[in-house]
Amino acid sequence: MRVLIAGRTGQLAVELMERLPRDGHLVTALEPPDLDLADSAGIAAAVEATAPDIVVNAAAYTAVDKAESQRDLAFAVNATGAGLLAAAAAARGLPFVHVSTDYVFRGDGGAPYAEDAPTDPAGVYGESKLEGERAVLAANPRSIILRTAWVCSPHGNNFVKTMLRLGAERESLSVVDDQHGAPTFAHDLADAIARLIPGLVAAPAGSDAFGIFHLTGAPWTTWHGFAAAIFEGAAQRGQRVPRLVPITTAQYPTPARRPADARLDCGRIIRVHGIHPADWRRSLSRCLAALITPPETMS
Ligand SMILES: NC(=O)C1=CN([C@@H]2O[C@H](COP(=O)(O)OP(=O)(O)OC[C@H]3O[C@@H](n4cnc5c(N)ncnc54)[C@H](OP(=O)(O)O)[C@@H]3O)[C@@H](O)[C@H]2O)C=CC1
Ligand SMILES: Cc1cn([C@H]2C[C@H](O)[C@@H](COP(=O)(O)OP(=O)(O)O[C@H]3O[C@@H](C)C(=O)[C@@H](O)[C@H]3O)O2)c(=O)[nH]c1=O
Ligand SMILES: [Mg+2]
Repeated sequence: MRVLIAGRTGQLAVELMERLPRDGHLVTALEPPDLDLADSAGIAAAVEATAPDIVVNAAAYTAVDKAESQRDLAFAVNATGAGLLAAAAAARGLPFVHVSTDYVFRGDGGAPYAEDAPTDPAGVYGESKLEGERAVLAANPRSIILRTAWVCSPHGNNFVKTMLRLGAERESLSVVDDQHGAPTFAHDLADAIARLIPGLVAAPAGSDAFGIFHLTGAPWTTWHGFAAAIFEGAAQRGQRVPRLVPITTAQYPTPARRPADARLDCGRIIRVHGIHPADWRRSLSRCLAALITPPETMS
């Protein structure tokens, strides 16, 4: 099948470009200027020109803090652009895969969020992603929305790479221990999308296959717990690691407010699609192996 991916250099796009050809798919991955989600004029033309069997949106405005002062751009990409891409797919009768975030939730529910739990984002990024979910579902009834969280990979910007960089520079590192969630490796997300594609292409509008699903890694942790696992793995690979200090959100002020507990209940994707959360600790090992060059062995 021919798969059009919006995005080329982002974490998920890179993993999809690596994964989908292994299932025999022909992949076209486009980034600006060839496909710019903030430029409504060119979106439908890019889909027409590629003539795909399915469209996957792996592009987004993901700078959570910067979004607080770039509201218009965040909404142009994450809401308007996502909706137009979904509409362009619908106009050709194509299914649409869209990715959203745990940040659509406020994070004060005290229990994992089900797929139909009420949303209430605390920041502009989450608001723009929620608006994007609505635009996508309104534009294309054959859309699947995968809400995920804490995405990491050897590529692009993410928490694993930030921790390794800061850890190499500092004696001690303070990380919030009161925000709960689950890391998700882009590789595992790409694998899930690869497994979904044949069923989505075959499924008619109205099928259970479409709609909102949650998919993160497992088990749940905090950012501090995740950092501890990163440094444990880094130390095993011979890296000098910092002293890690647990702190509260109040001790780490940021422009955007993050949800305290946006754990996502992934029950629906297990029931409908038979896809289970991957153990992020295994995926972290792979990621660290890719990021940390082993020291030369003496002979
Ligand atoms: N990263 C995370 O922790 C999480 C991500 N998600 C969602 O998962 C999806 C994939 O995220 P991820 O791969 O991590 O994101 P990245 O930030 O790694 O990649 C996003 C890509 O989108 C591109 N992009 C930005 N603006 C535009 C535009 N106007 N038109 C076309 N492309 C654009 C970026 O290009 P450039 O770099 O040049 O700006 C980048 O290549 C997104 O929908 C995101 O919201 C959900 C939960 C967590
Ligand atoms: C760098 C650093 C961060 N932190 C905190 C800040 C924040 O609460 C948490 C994570 O920081 P980050 O800035 O990497 O995370 P953030 O950019 O908020 O990550 C989010 O990105 C978007 C795109 C999503 O969709 C979310 O699922 C989530 O992955 O760790 C520390 O406590 N100490 C530190 O040294
Ligand atoms: Mg970030």
